[in-house]
Amino acid sequence: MKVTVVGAGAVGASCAEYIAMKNFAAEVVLLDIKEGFAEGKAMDLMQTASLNGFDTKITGSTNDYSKTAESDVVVITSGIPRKPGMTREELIGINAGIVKSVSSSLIEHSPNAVVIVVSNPMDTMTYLVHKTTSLPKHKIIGMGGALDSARFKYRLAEALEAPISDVDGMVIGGHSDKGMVPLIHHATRNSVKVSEFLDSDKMDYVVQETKVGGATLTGLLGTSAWYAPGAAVSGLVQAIANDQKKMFPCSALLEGEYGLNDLCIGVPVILGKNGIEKIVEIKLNDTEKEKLHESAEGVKKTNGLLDV
Ligand SMILES: NC(=O)c1ccc[n+]([C@@H]2O[C@H](COP(=O)([O-])OP(=O)(O)OC[C@H]3O[C@@H](n4cnc5c(N)ncnc54)[C@H](O)[C@@H]3O)[C@@H](O)[C@H]2O)c1
Ligand SMILES: O=C(O)C[C@H](O)C(=O)O
Repeated sequence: MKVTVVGAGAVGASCAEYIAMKNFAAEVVLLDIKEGFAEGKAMDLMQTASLNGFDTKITGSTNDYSKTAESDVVVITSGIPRKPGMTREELIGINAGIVKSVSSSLIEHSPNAVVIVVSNPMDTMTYLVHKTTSLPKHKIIGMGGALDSARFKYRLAEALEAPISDVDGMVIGGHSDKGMVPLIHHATRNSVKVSEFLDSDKMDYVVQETKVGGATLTGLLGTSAWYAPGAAVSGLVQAIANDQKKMFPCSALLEGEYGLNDLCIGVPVILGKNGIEKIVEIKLNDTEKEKLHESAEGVKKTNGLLDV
């Protein structure tokens, strides 16, 4: 299994590190436009191999896509992150051009790869890859929901005063401060609905803190987060590499599922060796349906800013 990660910045390097630490890939290529940067990150990471006990070979490349040839999975993290006070949508002007050119170069050298899009605004960047490449729809996946769900579980565990391994929950919808739909009424502690333990104020608090999870970290760090994003991407890559058929909420092109069309938005999917093996349609209540559709309107508005 060969994985390429474009963008050797905070998220790209964290992603490469988690993939290596999980020891399931033979090779990870980090590529960046900044001269020597990816080579430096790759060398630094390789010098952790004997310390951390992995055999994955990590190499770096300054914009030479021939080094990425025949990758099985490619991850796009290239682009600018937001600063405190910004929305992800404000990044579209710069990131759309980067994602368009990077995805085309990647596919030229790895025509059979599964593409995972991370750059923001992620749902719109995922849609852009659908619109500007000829890859089949099951091979283009946006990463957002896996991260948002991890943040949801973090907030649930905090509110429940429970260990995180006790809780389960999922966030669907757009990967944006307003668009996320944490499925609080489906969330559980050891199979028991969390509504049995939390009053409605506490549940509202968990939902709100989950939705602004990225903005909260951006305020604290001065730039956006990277550890949990990198770990979330590595989970998706592993599910594909090991054909795990695991369910994650991912941004997928919808063609009628959930009553939505012609956009990419977070919904539960099964990930395996072919990428998206299946889009899972779960039963939503009327409020959840309404929230998902509102979220879709927001994503479509941002998609409307694309020149495609
Ligand atoms: N989807 C998510 O859940 C999620 C989570 C975290 C971050 N992000 C997004 O990921 C992106 C990267 O964030 P970061 O914190 O790693 O930023 P960063 O600035 O640390 O790294 C971005 C890297 O991309 C490189 N780059 C820029 N243009 C390039 C090009 N044309 N080709 C190759 N490399 C190029 C830069 O040189 C830089 O090293 C941002 O858009 C951010 O908003 C998304
Ligand atoms: O918050 C951001 O801008 C980055 C990313 O989308 C995140 O959720 O951490």
